[in-house]
Amino acid sequence: AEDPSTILSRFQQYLQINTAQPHPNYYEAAEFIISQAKLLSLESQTLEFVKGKPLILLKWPGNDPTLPSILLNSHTDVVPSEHHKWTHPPFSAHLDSTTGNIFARGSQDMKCVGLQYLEAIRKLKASGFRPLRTLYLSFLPDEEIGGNDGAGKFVDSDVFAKMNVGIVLDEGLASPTDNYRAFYGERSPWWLVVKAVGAPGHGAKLYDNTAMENLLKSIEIIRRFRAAQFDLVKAGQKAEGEVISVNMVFLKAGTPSPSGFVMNLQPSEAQAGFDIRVPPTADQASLERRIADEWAPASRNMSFEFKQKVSVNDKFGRPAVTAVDSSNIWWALFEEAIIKANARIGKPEIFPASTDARYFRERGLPAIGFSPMANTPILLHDHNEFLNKDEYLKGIDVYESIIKTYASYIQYQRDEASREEL
Ligand SMILES: CSCC[C@H](NC=O)C(=O)O
Ligand SMILES: [Zn+2]
Ligand SMILES: [Zn+2]
Repeated sequence: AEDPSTILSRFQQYLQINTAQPHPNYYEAAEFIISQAKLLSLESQTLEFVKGKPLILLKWPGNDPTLPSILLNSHTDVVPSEHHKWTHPPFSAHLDSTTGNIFARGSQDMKCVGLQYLEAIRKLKASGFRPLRTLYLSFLPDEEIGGNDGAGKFVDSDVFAKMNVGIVLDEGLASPTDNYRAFYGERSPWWLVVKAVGAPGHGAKLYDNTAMENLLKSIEIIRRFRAAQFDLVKAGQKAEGEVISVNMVFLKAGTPSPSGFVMNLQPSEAQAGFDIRVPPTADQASLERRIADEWAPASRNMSFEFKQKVSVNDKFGRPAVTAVDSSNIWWALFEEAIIKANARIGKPEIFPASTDARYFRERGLPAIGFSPMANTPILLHDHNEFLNKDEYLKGIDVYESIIKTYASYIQYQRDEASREEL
């Protein structure tokens, strides 16, 4: 078997490539992935649906190319970091010799997963394993800024159609406990801007219907809603992904002056921005009504605009979730593979934020969100993001088990037959 330090140094190499938004070095990442693929004799293809945003697609052909394939997805971009607030620079991939923690932006989200797929394949190849089903690995750009130019273009392409994908694996979240976490759906982002107008006037005057007062009324109502949703989580009645979250992310109002803002003028316009996340089972229409009638009523001189509004339903009008019961053989196989790897997963969850998995689920494809990181604090998008080396190495074994189980699965199941009729 290979020396773990060799495996870890490949992970570090990938982490050291600065693929931070808004100017990710995609080509360097692509070059690295393709060079790894060559060493593993995987077929590779670079797709550039949008100039400057390459997508790398790797293929390990199966013995039976007529069977639906398996897609192991990851994204190559990472979010920006405030470098000076990190203990070790975010692209150093520093390995702490005492704890074994590897510090880097992307160590959890999600360069770990992308390389673990490759490492698992390396081990499987070394053991002489031959897949029955074709395996694809996609390394997508653009995820952290919405995915329209990455996953969005990919799922609409002829290349994707020809891949005949049966199941997609994408990212999950770290777990602070012994159990891994798995995700069968995710909340839809609704990015809402609420705007108020009102009569301007002297800062000393008390009068009704100012823009500020109108906006503040909305903010109060939205805060009450937020608190009620949060209470359900705090009381343990609902999981984080099962409530509607609303967080105010900006406030914009006032009349600028050289020293800041004019202090004795009540402005005629005010705005607030909200990041709303809607669970797939939420009543979308009722939330839309609530926004129009209570949060931004025209009767209070309010209006609103969505900067982003992803439907909770798939293109067939059904909640965009993947079945996690006996109706979905891929879920059963996933559970089986986890057990075989001597690992455990908790109850499947709704991912609280967004991933590229939604593009696959929207098309009716099953997708499981999973990042094998147990006993790990959730640090994606945070300072000092890290992953422990032993967790990383353990995750490779887990993927080895999943890939083996998936790629060997032979029966032509009812769920596959019915999906093809759609
Ligand atoms: C709506 S696209 C934004 C995607 C982003 N994904 C991960 O953090 C998120 O904010 O959830
Ligand atoms: Zn991610
Ligand atoms: Zn992210």
